[in-house]
Amino acid sequence: MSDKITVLGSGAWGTALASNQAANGKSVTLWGRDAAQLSLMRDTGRNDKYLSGIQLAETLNYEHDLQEAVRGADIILMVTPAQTLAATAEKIVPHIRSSAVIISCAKGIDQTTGETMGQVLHRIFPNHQVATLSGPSFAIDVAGNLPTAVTIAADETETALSLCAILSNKNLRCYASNDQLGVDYGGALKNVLAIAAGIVHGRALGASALAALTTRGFAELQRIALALGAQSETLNGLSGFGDLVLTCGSEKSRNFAYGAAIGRGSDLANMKLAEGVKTARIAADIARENNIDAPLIFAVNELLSGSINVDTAIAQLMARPLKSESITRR
Ligand SMILES: NC(=O)C1=CN([C@@H]2O[C@H](COP(=O)(O)OP(=O)(O)OC[C@H]3O[C@@H](n4cnc5c(N)ncnc54)[C@H](OP(=O)(O)O)[C@@H]3O)[C@@H](O)[C@H]2O)C=CC1
Ligand SMILES: O=C(CO)COP(=O)(O)O
Repeated sequence: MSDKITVLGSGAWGTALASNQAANGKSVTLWGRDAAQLSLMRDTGRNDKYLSGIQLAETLNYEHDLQEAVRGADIILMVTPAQTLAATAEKIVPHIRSSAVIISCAKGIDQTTGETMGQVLHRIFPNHQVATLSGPSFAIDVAGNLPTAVTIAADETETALSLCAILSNKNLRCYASNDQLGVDYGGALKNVLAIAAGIVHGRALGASALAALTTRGFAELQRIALALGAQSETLNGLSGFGDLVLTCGSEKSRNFAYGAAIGRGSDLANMKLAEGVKTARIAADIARENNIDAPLIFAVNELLSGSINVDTAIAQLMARPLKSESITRR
């Protein structure tokens, strides 16, 4: 596998990944849909719209023409929001090399089809190797050259291992997995629980409540993902437990910040991207259809749809019938 990398999406995460790879010697092209923003990034070496105060790798290349950006790329990182990933992927199909490997770095579930990001890529690129990169990784940390670890999952462990060998560096340690479904569901579902954690924080319910919610949220994440075919080991790893701990504990998470704004009763206009808002409804539907007990996810969904308020949600959650702590039992 060769290592000419193209990153599609010049928001926080796409820029961070592109800069990380370029800073570690890779030939990287970053594509964004906004020509003016891209040209500003080229001129200043910064992306202040999404990564304020960060100086990007000097060797990073910027390209606004999508066809040009993917031509000759060995590895294509898809880093636009989850609901736009399929449309972006479809546009590049005729222009990519037959050997190109496509990696989803988005965390969500396609609202139109109910597919994970990996399933979207498998459908659109049936003749290509596809993978998912996910785990505890705030863009601002990665762009600021702080270390973290993520999982890269593909159907074949060998593919995942090869990608880990290419993309790992002194600040990014990649672990291989053959459970792409589990990695996708871990990354998507933790966002809904991060909103719940943010609500707890914003409503000043205390550190004990936050720990209890994160733990019981993890039980719900596992119940849903296991029912959909994920492996337990995956969910206990970086893209399940790891990312849940990160995003349920820091206002640097946009999902957590979104929840905190709800908890405080603040205006939600002009909030940054919070993928969990869209995932909440899909996750609640999946849980209901599969007869899975997911009270926190149901509560977040009802709060977001405006059918209950925070006080009612808390009261209802605390008044539920007592039960076994078991994860698998409904
Ligand atoms: N930020 C983080 O720390 C991490 C994010 N992720 C995931 O990465 C994905 C992207 O997030 P992130 O980069 O943070 O989001 P941002 O909101 O920071 O950036 C989104 C980027 O996507 C662009 N975009 C939006 N819609 C489209 C479209 N229809 N076609 C092409 N480009 C589009 C935006 O362009 P424009 O500026 O023109 O609107 C912007 O450049 C999400 O799924 C997120 O969960 C994963 C790990 C870490
Ligand atoms: O997924 C992330 C870190 O791993 C980023 O979380 P937010 O999208 O909530 O900011």
